[in-house]
Amino acid sequence: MSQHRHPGTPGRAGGVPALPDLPEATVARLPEYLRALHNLAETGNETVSSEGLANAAGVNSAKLRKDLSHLGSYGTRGVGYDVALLIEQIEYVLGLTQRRAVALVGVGNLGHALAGYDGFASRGFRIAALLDADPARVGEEIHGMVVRHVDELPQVAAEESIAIGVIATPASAAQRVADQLVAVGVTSILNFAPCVLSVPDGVDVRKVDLAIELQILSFHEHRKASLTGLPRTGGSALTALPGGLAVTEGQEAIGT
Ligand SMILES: NC(=O)c1ccc[n+]([C@@H]2O[C@H](COP(=O)([O-])OP(=O)(O)OC[C@H]3O[C@@H](n4cnc5c(N)ncnc54)[C@H](O)[C@@H]3O)[C@@H](O)[C@H]2O)c1
Repeated sequence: MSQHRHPGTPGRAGGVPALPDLPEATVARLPEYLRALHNLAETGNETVSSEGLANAAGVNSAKLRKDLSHLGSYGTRGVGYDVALLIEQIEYVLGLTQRRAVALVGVGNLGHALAGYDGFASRGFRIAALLDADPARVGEEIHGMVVRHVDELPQVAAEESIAIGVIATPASAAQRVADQLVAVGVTSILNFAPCVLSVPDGVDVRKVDLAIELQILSFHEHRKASLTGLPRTGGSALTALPGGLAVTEGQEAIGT
């Protein structure tokens, strides 16, 4: 799901204390723990066992304990983790103690949906600018924010200290938009366009592609059907295996 360049050893730029260099998989699970912890806090839980938190986050508890040990958080035997403290620690590590400004470029179908999503604010982000290249869209007001022309990106970046750029343009425009974001100093990009972006060192790109997620699920459906020999619901006929992937009954075509 991601196209990510890990930043390597963190520095102390801007007076920020050096953070531990966490495994990427741990970083990806921290937001899940955070979401589960917020739910636990809202329902009045002050402590949680590693099993309880692991269940709430949908991971196994050994993995959770290992992840949290990277943050120096081990919980207390017989008591578990202090929910409020763990929220504070994870928010600190994820850099969520400040609300980061997001510029959304491309305000079409997807952009409209993203611009109207309340969940960003409650999870530490502020949509600070909506930008589009289509003069017909410029000036449109969406949830109290006016769409500006993408050529105004330098002014927008200066006014709003944009931390993250979100690209929701067609793939054909995405590289140009990425270049414009990088040129104004944006070093984190979330790309919804179905293409690979080329960015300089020091710029992190994450890619979201629902079609890829569906294709992965399709693979698992296909594989389950190949193991049982029965067609599964919701699909048309299985195609013959291409050369080199031949399987006999009971064998797996592709390792997991
Ligand atoms: N990641 C996913 O799961 C997912 C899901 C749906 C769509 N998408 C992708 O998201 C993108 C947007 O999809 P959509 O349905 O909203 O398309 P859309 O055509 O409705 O919107 C695209 C918008 O980008 C604007 N645009 C074009 N060039 C631009 C540029 N250079 N600078 C700024 N704005 C520009 C257009 O004016 C338009 O408003 C597409 O690349 C699509 O494939 C991804």
